[in-house]
Amino acid sequence: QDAKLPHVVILATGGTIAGTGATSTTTVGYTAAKVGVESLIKAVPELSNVANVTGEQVFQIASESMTNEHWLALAKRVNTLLAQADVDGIVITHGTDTLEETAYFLDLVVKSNKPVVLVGSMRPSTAISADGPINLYNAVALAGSKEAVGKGVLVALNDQINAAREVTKTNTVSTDTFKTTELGFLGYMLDGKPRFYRASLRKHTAETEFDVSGLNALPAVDVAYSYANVGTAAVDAFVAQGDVGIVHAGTGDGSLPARTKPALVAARKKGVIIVRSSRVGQGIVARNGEANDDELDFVVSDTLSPQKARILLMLALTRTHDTKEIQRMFYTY
Ligand SMILES: NC(=O)CC[C@H](N)C(=O)O
Repeated sequence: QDAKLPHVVILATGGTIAGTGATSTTTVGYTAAKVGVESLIKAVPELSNVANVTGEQVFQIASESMTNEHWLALAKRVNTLLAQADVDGIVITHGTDTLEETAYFLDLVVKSNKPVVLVGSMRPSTAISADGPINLYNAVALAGSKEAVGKGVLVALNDQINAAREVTKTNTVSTDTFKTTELGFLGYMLDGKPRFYRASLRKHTAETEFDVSGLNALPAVDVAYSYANVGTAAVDAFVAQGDVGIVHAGTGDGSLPARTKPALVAARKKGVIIVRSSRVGQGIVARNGEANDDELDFVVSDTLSPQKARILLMLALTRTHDTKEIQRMFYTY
């Protein structure tokens, strides 16, 4: 322990960074979520140069199995830790599949300016040139840095720092998979130090209006994906199971197929909140663009991906069912 260094807590949740393969050349077909947090820390003795590190095993799962309940538990633990004067920052080790979703959820519900950094890896811990150790080193250095304070929840892999709202996984297997396409990543990690060049302008963390401290569940919201020849089966099933919100991952700029639109309109008439988003991955879904949202009483996702629009809609529905208010939130966060 070095009194001059920041105290960074590593919350381990599983994923490939904690994965093990049969051989050193196994980079797919390995088992995720095997190695415990103490082993992750021991594997990178250089961590002690940049922070006093303590670890907690919060879950041990592959991140495709992440649930709303996991998120609520994780967010509560993060908020409790960050309220402690002796904690300077948090690193969350995570599978990469839903890493961007957990990051955005925390961006909306963490009530602190202290750094929260999500990190993962694409190669298991047993692989040649495993990317986990350097990614973990950079994440701990970032979470302990003054520069990361107030920047919102960050995603740092492959020497790049990204904002939770915009980052997405873009490649199934490459180590260079997390990208903030178009809007750009925020900065680099170089020799264990952050170099920031920009910041996200949307509200996050300490400025958030969302509060999960008293919540044990989140409103039921699902994503209906659109494609040629799509029908109404997904929308109908979501309504039948009692969803209070549906995010429509539309084609193009959030267009509504002739066959699906009446099902969405009927769902809205039953009280379900509809968010028009796009499966394209870049650009704005504009209000009253591809559809008359004022008339239909729909909400647009702006630039949020469908999976992140789902998160904001769930949190919005913990506060209000007023579509004007929900639209304001989609232009705020
Ligand atoms: N690279 C990874 O972390 C993927 C492993 C696993 N599918 C997960 O997301 O946890």
